[in-house]
Amino acid sequence: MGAQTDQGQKGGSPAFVSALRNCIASGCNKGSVQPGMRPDRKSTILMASCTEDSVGGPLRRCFTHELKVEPPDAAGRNLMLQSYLNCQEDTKDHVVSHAVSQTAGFVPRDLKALATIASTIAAVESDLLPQVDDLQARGLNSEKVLTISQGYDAQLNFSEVPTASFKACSAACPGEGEADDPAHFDASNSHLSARHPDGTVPAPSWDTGEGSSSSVWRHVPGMSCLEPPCRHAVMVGQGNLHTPVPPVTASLRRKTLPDAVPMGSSGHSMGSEQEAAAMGIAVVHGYTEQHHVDKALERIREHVALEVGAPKIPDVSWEDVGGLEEAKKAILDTVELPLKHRELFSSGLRRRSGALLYGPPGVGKTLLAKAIATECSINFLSVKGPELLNMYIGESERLVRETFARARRARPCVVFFDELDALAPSRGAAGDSGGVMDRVVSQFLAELDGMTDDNTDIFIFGATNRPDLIDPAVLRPGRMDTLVYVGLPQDPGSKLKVLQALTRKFRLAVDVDLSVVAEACPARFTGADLYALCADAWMVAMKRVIEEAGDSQQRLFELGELPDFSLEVCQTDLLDALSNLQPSLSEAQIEEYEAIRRKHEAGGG
Ligand SMILES: Nc1ncnc2c1ncn2[C@@H]1O[C@H](COP(=O)(O)OP(=O)(O)OP(=O)(O)O)[C@@H](O)[C@H]1O
Repeated sequence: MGAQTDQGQKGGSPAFVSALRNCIASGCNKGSVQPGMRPDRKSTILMASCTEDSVGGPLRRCFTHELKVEPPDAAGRNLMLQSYLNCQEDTKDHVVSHAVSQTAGFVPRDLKALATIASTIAAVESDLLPQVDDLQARGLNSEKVLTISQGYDAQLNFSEVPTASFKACSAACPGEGEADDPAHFDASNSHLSARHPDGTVPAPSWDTGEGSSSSVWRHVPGMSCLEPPCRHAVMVGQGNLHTPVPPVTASLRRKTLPDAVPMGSSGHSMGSEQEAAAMGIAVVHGYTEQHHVDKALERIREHVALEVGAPKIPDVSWEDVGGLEEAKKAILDTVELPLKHRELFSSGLRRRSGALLYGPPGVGKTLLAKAIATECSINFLSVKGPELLNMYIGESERLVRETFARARRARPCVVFFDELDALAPSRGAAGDSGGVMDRVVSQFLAELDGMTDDNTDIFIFGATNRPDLIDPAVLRPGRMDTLVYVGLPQDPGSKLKVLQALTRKFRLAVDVDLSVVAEACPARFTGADLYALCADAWMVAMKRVIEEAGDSQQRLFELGELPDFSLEVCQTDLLDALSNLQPSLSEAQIEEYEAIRRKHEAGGG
């Protein structure tokens, strides 16, 4: 309502904001009486906003206190997941701590969704969802079936119920003909998927809040099944009936199962299993294990990453990085030691917060940073320096602050600033009007200092081809004081290691000798050139197979259909590809990078 108008957002016209301010001021003033307010009471006005900066200054000044509600840290997530995840007692701690380590940056709603999906996967995998016949045989009324996992998000559960069982259930719902039920379900999918008659899939709603439950009904037409007088429920993943049910469940239950309330004698408690059975409610126990959490995370991560910009743990391992042993060791010392020996680093010593990787383009700097995040199982937040630069005054500084705030929410975390020279150039030399870049660099330095002071599990890595352009203050002790040179794989031995890493997932013919290929490569080849060589060789192999098949489309089709068919790359494919490749760097460029390296190693950076 009171958005900043200078950021081009909707709402917040000056007249509207001014009227709102007046209302707030008079509502807070002692003695004034607003319609609908009692004269003897002072009122408290609360305002909620997703981002503090989006509320304009005039409106913001009306409020005396600001309370920032951050996503939960590891301890908070642990508490929540302990209550949300439905595990066997003996494995619970292990599953919860695994889930905690994987959910940095998740807000409680995401954690709830995670628990719901995981427990539903558990129930579905263990084949616990009863079929209608089965329910009837057990004397349970199967006319209408409601699946709830901990009561949080009925829609998610619906998307998990096996088609067969749901089809049977919905067929059994009287009065739910084609006209009444605009959703139809894709029987070809092993999971249920709701679709509108025009074939579009309804937008997923992850919101499980009190107010949003009605929107869940709207989004999933099949949910008409839940409307009163539905009173028979199958509880999926509800291992413990004595678990207190959160308020949203109570409201959900009131909305959907009016006849079934009260279900327990003690407020929100669901009562005993026998009590549920007496009411015709079947209870399905689906205990969540670690692999259920992993599967649920896989599904939810993409959505969460889009929503909150949460960093991810990348899928790059040490084996994917060929050679670069020294750089690997320097980086491991920066990250692994403080993570493994927190006690030593908490004794007052300011630890190093990060390192600057420098060297020619395409030599594996980004790859190294990703591998360290995977290897230490920490989150990875990658930002390209120029991405943070914005033409609006103050916007770049805000983006820098926001990046570090995101990193704090996602700790333990590696923040990787690619092309750092664009974000933190030497101050006083930028030549920009009003020293805009200088302010950005100062903000960046302030945030870097904040990281080391906090002693938090955040590691800042920068990468650049031109360390000489970076403001020297960034490289001072306590900031990015470790400079790691990442160079070309110059000798055939290093090239061989890179080739081995790059062809790790290839199917190589028996005649392939990578050391011969490495010997034949020009000395100026970078890691990226070797990557291009492998990709080209694969293409050559592909063309060869197509040529060998001649006009026989049928043969190609058969090959593609073979379950274990994967293209075999031969030595000639590699050598053919090599003959068409030129190094991406010239002699002069390499000499330039070497000169920069010598200057830094001599301490003259
Ligand atoms: N040592 C290496 N081992 C395996 N692959 C490598 C290696 N070095 C580079 N590559 C390949 O080259 C690609 C590009 O590498 P990367 O993006 O890490 O280079 P960079 O040094 O960060 O480049 P830039 O400075 O242009 O950002 C990688 O995706 C990888 O496939």
